[in-house]
Amino acid sequence: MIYTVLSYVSDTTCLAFIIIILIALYFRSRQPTNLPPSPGAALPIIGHLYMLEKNPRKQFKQWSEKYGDVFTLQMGPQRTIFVNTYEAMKEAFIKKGDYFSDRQNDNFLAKHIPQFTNGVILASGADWKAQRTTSLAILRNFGMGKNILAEKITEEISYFIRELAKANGKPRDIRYLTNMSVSNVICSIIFGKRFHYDDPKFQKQIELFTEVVKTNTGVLLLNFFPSLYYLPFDLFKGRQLMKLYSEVLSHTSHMVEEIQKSYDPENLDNYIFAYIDAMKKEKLSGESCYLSEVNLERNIDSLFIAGSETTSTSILWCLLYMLNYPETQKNMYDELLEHVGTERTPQLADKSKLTYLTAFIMEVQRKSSIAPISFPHLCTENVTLAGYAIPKGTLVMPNIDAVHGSKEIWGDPDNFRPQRFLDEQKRIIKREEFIPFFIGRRICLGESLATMELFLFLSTLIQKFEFLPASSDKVPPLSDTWGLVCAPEPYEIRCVERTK
Ligand code: HEM
Repeated sequence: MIYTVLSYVSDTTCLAFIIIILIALYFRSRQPTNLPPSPGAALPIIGHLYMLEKNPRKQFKQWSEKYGDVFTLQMGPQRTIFVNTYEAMKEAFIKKGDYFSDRQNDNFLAKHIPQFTNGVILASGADWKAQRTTSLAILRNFGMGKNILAEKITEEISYFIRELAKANGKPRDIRYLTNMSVSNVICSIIFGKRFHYDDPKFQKQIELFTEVVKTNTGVLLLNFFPSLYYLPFDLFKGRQLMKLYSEVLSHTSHMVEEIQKSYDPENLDNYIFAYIDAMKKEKLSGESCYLSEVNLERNIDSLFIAGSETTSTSILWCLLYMLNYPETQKNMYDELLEHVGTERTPQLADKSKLTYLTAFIMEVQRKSSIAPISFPHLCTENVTLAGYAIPKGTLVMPNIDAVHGSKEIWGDPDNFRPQRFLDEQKRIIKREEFIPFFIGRRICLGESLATMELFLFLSTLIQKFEFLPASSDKVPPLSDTWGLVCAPEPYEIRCVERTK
């Protein structure tokens, strides 16, 4: 039979076939032998993709328990490693940070949207350093971690509370409203003003950025198989994402244009003015110019994408944990009554006293790990990690979820126990393995802002409202959705004013 088939195949085809096999064997033999282990056979073309569940979070955790420091998944043609232990993370992202801090800039999205590699989240090398240093300096100048910004946040919370009170304690899904309120904090930094919740431009912005986070997760497959983009009916949502991005580009550009009209070098009271000022100084200095209008606009997108959904999702998780563990809500309210009372709103200065509340937020961040595999990094040289060879071009996922769920570190990681962050004198215990904002050079740029926001939102909310499930016999479960940011499944909540 085989001879019959072969007789129909031309010599050229046979030769081509043999050459392909030889090339494959050649490349295989050139691969280092001590690559990190993988959880099963990588099939031709699709690699390990066939093994992944729709929500692979549990699988990633199980594989990290089985394989330790690092494991490999072949995502189609893209070799990807997961860094699972705190020690391996320190080795990769701190000790060998030179090789593990870039982003992948030649993937599907970058090819179709050239601006995709601009801005602090996605840029690499010297360009990224310039965007990061400038943005951080501006945020610090505006009081990130200090009282000036805390006042703006407190003002925003007062609008949020008024809006929540309108439901009169009836069940309501507050996801959209929370996102708006948190986005408004970033608006006040970037544009120097907040927006009314019913402002159509503001609503458009929230919709666009929420959609970007959602769709981005869905189209990851296109990064591994770019030709899927050309299939009919936009099966892999590539064209939908392109359209969305062009809307984001024109929306941001329009907003910047509007604000720029009132540029005043004597009064740099927003991110846009401060960046323009830094851009001018860079040009005058004659040094290499990384600060540009394109980068300004993409930095704005970065700050909205990285700073809104993450913080508002964390607030939603905190409320959901309160519904599931009502005694924690009571403890936090009692602590507030003791140290703040009901006559004034909580301030940053109260944080050193409200340690149970602080520990509660930390425990929610540990348990929910809203960015479970952080954000993809690129390995830029052939290096070793935890004794394994990591070839240049490997995609690197920091498995924050595995560190937050490690039995060796936490003892009983599956239990929800805010007390684990408190010592006997009820002082906060700082554990270096608590890494919701990641570690190393790419550590979250907005960590201080996010920590301030979570403290001020939660303390004020608990002071003003009692949070209850939609019906007392049906507490919404602590189940999550999968994505770059893992939010809880939608749920309704009753916000009952305490004064009533
Ligand atoms: C609870 C809220 C937040 C969490 C859990 C969080 C988490 C993270 C994590 C894990 C990363 C690292 C990604 C990596 O591996 O490269 C990151 C990066 C980043 N975050 Fe946050 N974040 C939060 C809030 C914010 C806020 C409020 C801002 C902005 C004002 C912000 C801005 C950024 C930026 C710009 C980056 C990219 C940094 C870079 O690539 O150099 N984040 N965040």
